[in-house]
Amino acid sequence: MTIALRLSGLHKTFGSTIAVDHLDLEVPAGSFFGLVGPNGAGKTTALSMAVGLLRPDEGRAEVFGDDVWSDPVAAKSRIGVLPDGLALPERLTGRELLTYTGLLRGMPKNEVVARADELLAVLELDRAHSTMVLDYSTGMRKKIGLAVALLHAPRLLVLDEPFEAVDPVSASTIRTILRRFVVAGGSVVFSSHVMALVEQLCDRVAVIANGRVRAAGTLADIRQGSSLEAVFVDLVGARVGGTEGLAWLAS
Ligand SMILES: Nc1ncnc2c1ncn2[C@@H]1O[C@H](COP(=O)(O)OP(=O)(O)OP(=O)(O)O)[C@@H](O)[C@H]1O
Repeated sequence: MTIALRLSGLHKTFGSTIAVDHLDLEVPAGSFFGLVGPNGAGKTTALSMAVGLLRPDEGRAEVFGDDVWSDPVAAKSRIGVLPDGLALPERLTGRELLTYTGLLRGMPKNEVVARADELLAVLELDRAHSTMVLDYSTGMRKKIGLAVALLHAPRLLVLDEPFEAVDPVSASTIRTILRRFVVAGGSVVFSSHVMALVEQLCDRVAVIANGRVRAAGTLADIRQGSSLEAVFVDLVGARVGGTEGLAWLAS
């Protein structure tokens, strides 16, 4: 089995906080992989280290066998990344951003222009193509970020909460694009808090809590006939909340 993304012993601390705790994870090529976990579980930190945006304290991240840190050019040429809290060049228009990214990636200009036009149209950003990123809504930023990730036709997409703040019509378009990408042989890893979406899209899932993988495998194996949400709550631990405290709110 070819492994698209392999994380081995990834570890990261911020001061006294262990964000990612010797995490191991394998994403087989051709899989649609969902990463779920409570707030602060370490998903963003793990994904950032996986794609070469954040240096791990320990451990390795490999993309199709190429080490993201020791062989970044080979690894990064195969991945498309939608990071969390996307920092974009604010004073470029959507079209300029795609052109700039494509040329930096060494793509021929005519190819960049054709793909940029298509991506802007499919993601319904065509009216925003001449607007500076500075003036984009949160959802539009997510979509232009996704366009940047897709532009060079990577083999692996690593997407941090790609559906967050995206309207239902655009979300449906994005689901279709990602499904087509996987059917064509691509691999997708994405994090999400929406269990129904992960169940609908993914064939593999990992549940992360406290910086560690609590469960990973095929969706069917993880669910065991139950719902992903029930398994998640079981693994992560249901918290008592809402039933106690805040008495003043209901008075
Ligand atoms: N730059 C940073 N400096 C200090 N602490 C950080 C930093 N980035 C993350 N952390 C801490 O690391 C832990 C993991 O955070 P991370 O953002 O990876 O979680 P997450 O699973 O992506 O959470 P969410 O679902 O809320 O986005 C948290 O305790 C967080 O406060």
